[in-house]
Parts: sequence; C-alpha cells; structure tokens
Amino acid sequence: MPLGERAGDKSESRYCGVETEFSDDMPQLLTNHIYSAGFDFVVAQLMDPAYRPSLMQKESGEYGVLPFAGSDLVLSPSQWSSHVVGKISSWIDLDSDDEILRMDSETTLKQEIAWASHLSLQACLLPAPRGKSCANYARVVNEILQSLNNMLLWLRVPLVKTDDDATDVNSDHMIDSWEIWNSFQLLCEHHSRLSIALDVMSSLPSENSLGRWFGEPVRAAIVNTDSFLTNTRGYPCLSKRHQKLITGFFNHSIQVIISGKPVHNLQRGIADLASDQSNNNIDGVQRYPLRPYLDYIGYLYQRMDPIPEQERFELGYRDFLQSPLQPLMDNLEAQTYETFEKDTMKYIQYQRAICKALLDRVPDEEASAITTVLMVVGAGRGPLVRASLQAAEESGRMLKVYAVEKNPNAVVTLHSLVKLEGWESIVTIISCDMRYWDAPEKADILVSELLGSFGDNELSPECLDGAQRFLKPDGISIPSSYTSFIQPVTASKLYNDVKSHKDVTHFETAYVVKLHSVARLASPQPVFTFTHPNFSTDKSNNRYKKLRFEIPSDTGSAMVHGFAGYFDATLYKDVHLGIEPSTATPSMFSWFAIFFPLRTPVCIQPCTHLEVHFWRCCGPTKVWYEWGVTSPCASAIHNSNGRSYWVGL
Ligand SMILES: C[S@@+](CC[C@H](N)C(=O)[O-])C[C@H]1O[C@@H](n2cnc3c(N)ncnc32)[C@H](O)[C@@H]1O
Repeated sequence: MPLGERAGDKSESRYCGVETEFSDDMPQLLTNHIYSAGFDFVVAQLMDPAYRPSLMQKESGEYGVLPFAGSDLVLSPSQWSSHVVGKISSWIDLDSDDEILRMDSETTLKQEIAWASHLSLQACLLPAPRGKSCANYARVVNEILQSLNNMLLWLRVPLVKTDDDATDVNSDHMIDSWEIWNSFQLLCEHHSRLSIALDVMSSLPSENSLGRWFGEPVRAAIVNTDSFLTNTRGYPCLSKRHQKLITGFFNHSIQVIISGKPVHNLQRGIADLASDQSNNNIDGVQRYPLRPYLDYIGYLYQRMDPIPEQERFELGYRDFLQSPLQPLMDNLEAQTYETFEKDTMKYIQYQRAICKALLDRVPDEEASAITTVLMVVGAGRGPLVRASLQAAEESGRMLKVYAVEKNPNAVVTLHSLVKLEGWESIVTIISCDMRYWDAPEKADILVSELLGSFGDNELSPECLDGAQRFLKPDGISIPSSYTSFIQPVTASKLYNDVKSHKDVTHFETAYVVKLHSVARLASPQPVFTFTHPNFSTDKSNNRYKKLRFEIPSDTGSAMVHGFAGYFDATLYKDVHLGIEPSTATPSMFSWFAIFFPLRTPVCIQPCTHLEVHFWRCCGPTKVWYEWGVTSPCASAIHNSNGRSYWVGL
C-alpha cells in the first residue's frame, strides 16, 4: 500500500506523490498519469478553499451541502483509498486571536476529516502550525485522533532551523521547527497516528539537526519545485545535500511528494523528446508537467546501492522489539543455533583469537610434545569446537577439547557432529552446567560465547566465574574481556510500541532490536567492563556507572526516548568482536542492539548535557539492570529491584 507503513526495501518501488488541485481532471490524472508519470498518489484538497462555515450558515442556512472538492463518486473507492491523501484547508488557524476564524477552522477541520474517513483515505495532510503556540490546534487534533480508526494524520512541518540559536534557546527569534513539532506531539501524547510531512526548503539546516528527524515519525517529505536547481541541460536537479537527504528518506521509507508549479523551462528538452511517444504524448495524452521532477527523484532512487543480502534478510526486524534471550534459564531452540552458526564472521574471529593463543601458549619447538587442553564452555551444537580444531590445524598445535553444554537438546547434535567428523579421540562432550561441573583436569584455554547485545546481559560473568575453577592459574579466557556501551536516542516508533502495552513493566524492560528509525544523539560511551579470568577474592559483578553525554551545539533540541546499548569484546590481544557502531565487526549479524526505554521521554537542549545512571545488580537467583536520568531533569529509577525485567541465574 503506497501510503501506509512499509519496509524500506529497495526491492519494492519507492513511493512518490504530487501535491495538486482537486479539479474535474482528477479522474483523468489518476487514469492517465499515475505510475506512468512516476507518482503513486496525489495530495489534493478535499474542500472548496473559499468555504467558511460561518459564511455558509449566513448564506444558505444550517442545512447547506458542504462544498467538497469532488463527490465520492468521482473516483472509485480503491482510487480514493490508495491514491489520494486529503489535504486539509491551509487557511485554517486554530490558534488565531480571531474567535470566528478559530471556530470556522475547528468546524472545517472536523468536517474534512470526517469526509476523508468516509472516503477511507489512508492519510490527511494537516497544515503546518502557524507559530510556537499551537495548543488549541493540538487539542482539536488530539480530540480527532481519539476517534480515528485507520487514517494517519501527517502534520506539515517546514524543515527549518536557524543556526544562530544555539546559545539562547529561549530567544523569541529562534526558529527550529522541531520545537513546534515537539510541543505538538507532547500535547497529543505521542499519538501513534500523528506523523510528520516535512516541507523541504531550498536551504537545509546542519547535518546534526537533520539527523534528529530520522528518529521521529516522518512519513512524507514535500519538495517544492523551486527547491530544485537546473543542470547544464536545463533539467531540474537537487544540490548534493538535498540528494543525500532524499536518499536518507528512501532508506527510511519516507515518501517524497513534489509540490508547486513547474519552474524549469524545458522547451528544448521536450522538443528533444517529441518523437518519443512513451515520454511525451501517448494517444493524445499530454506529458505530465511535473514529470521531469518526478523523473529526477526516480533517478536518485535508481542510483542507490542495492541492499546487501544480509540487510535484506533483516528488513523485517527493523525497529521490531524482541525480548532478549535467556540462554542460561531457557534452552535455545534448534533454529536459534542454526542462525548463530551462519554467522561466519563470528567464528573467523574466534578462530583467529584461538590460533594466536595457541601460538603464545606453546612455542614452535614444543609443538609436537605439548597437548593444549581447551574447553569450550557453552558449546551449543559445536561451531566453536570446530573453530578450535581449525585453529589447532592452522597453528600446528595439538589439542584436547572438552565441549561443555547444559542444553541436553544441543548435546544430541554435538554428539552427532563429533561422530560425523571423527573427532571422538580429541573431543569429550560434557552435558553439564559449567558452574557445577567437576572437571577431571584443568584447562589451558577456556573458550566461550555467552554474550548478549549488552555484553554481560546473558550472564557471561556469572557463568565464567563458575567455570574458571578449572582454568589453570596462567590459563587464557577467550574472550578476555567485554564492555557494554550506551548512547541516547530519539526513537519515536520504539517508544510508541512500548507505550502501546500501557504498563510500567514494558517501560522497564530492555529489548533486542535492529535499530533503524532512530536518531543517535551523542557518541556511545562505555558502561560496564568484565575481565576473565578474575581470580581476585573480593570480586563482585555488581556495577554502577554515571555517564554524561554532551549534546552538540548544532543538533538543536531533541527528545531522548531511551538508550541504545551495544558491546565490544576482546577475544584475545588485538582480536575483537562487537557491535559498538564505531568499531563494529563487519558482516557479523548475530547481535542486534539493545534498547533501554524511558518511561517519560527527556527533552535535551544543545550545549547542555544529559546525565544518566546505570546499575547492574545481582541477587541469589537473578541479575537485573536499573537506570535513570538526573539531568536535565530527574526520571524515575527504572526497574527498581528488578521488578519488571531480570535475567535468571
Ligand atoms: C550464545 S550460545 C552459543 C553457542 C555456541 N557456542 C555457538 O557459538 O553457536 C550459548 C550457549 O551456552 C550454553 N550455556 C549457557 N550457560 C551455560 C552454562 N552455565 N553451562 C553450560 N552451558 C551454558 C547455552 O545453552 C548455549 O548453548
């Protein structure tokens, strides 16, 4: 469906619209030009622009027929719903001092929305708020939203932000349209049917401030013909920055709408094309005047790189909240192991790390005399056993392997693998929880992969503390350490999805999620680090960290809906593995990020800082995180005493 939500898959066609008058030509326009001219829908006004309820009552009494721009019979029901976005009268001003205008505006808005619902339109475009003070407009829209079934309301928002406002955020001269949008959405309590149509101007704000919009519910971007430049052949084109922005819109499933009249003199171009029937004149139908602009947008889309196969596979997971795995408390399923095992990059890194450790452990001259004892703890169905044996072969070292696994179902597969590969003389399978296994000898190397998206959140520290009893005092743990990271994000879609559960529990839960429509508001910072082995006697896996994020001056104000979490693990020496964006292991897909939501989003201002606290707490049967913000304002402590979300020991 062109106008609703869709995955941002380049294999689907992109959706484009045109803003146009609703004239008698509408049926012809939709019949003759839709798709062939490069657009999929029109944004057209629903009501005669001269209509004012107060005047109509005076002129024709109370029961006059409303002057809608076209009867519902002018188009078929599917044309209305699939190809028309209703444009609400742009004269309405619900915050005017003029009471009559205000009342007329409210009446008209409600009548137009009711008409749009009658036509089953998928979306209506609301005019931009006229100033910072838009409370009455928001109140009426909020009231409408409460009874709206399927339709989305796209609030038109000009993409403007002056750059000189950084130091004085309270200045009356400050123009940052995000602020207006933000007050509107706060007044409407982040309603999930309220979204944005960004009006793209000829000059663009700074990159950082543009980035904020990708975490907001932007559904459409309106590009006026006068924002286009002219190329050497006289055709419309866009500046480099505009091109990048439009590509960003495509990547985020934001539909592009061309508005305005043609402003390029394309006489020569059209003459050139005159002989080309398919481009100019088909069976007497005139070429659509906005076509050169649509063609250019289509060209930008075609020019984009195709989505790599792995990302294509992950499209369905974008911004989709999932509960983190609990591999200690639960037993993973076969298909989960299967997915892990396809992640070649992860095992390549492990093999590299094991190879280096083996070479350090056994000098060349003793390679044929010493057998290294290696234990894979949490062996699953065996991929790390395979990586270890390949590392042994690569390094020319002799190995004896113990594969310890507590999931009896995975152990079945492990047995078959060992038999099938003929590893019986080298690999011993132990069906046991590593914390309680009574090992017959000590290991030189302990290999594990018990990491969650936030590093320690699948209880690797607790498991390895239990397992290190059977590691030699000078033994090596792979991984040798791991660190979690967080960064504040605008993530309006995730926030709304959490909110839809209507309980505190969901706001106090961390989710695994393939982040896509988010704005990352500051660089990630390290949170908790665990190092293995850790033979100190007073060790504790409780942690507390206070973090302070500086908000860049050119970002503008922004909303923090929560924190994205990542990890980076040092496997051995310089071999690492992780998903922290600046150092992420390329082509690795075993982990998505984690998301810690905030019950109440926090608004941050440029040149200020955001202070957040994270705790890792351990009890006899569970481990949990608590988190809270203290600046610029205090939030509740989330997940106190692990009441909503915990990981079972
Ligand atoms: C993330 S999976 C990794 C599996 C495998 N190494 C791989 O790379 O596909 C972690 C494995 O560790 C096992 N595990 C978790 N805690 C364990 C424990 N305390 N003792 C033994 N196995 C454990 C789980 O059952 C699971 O098979």
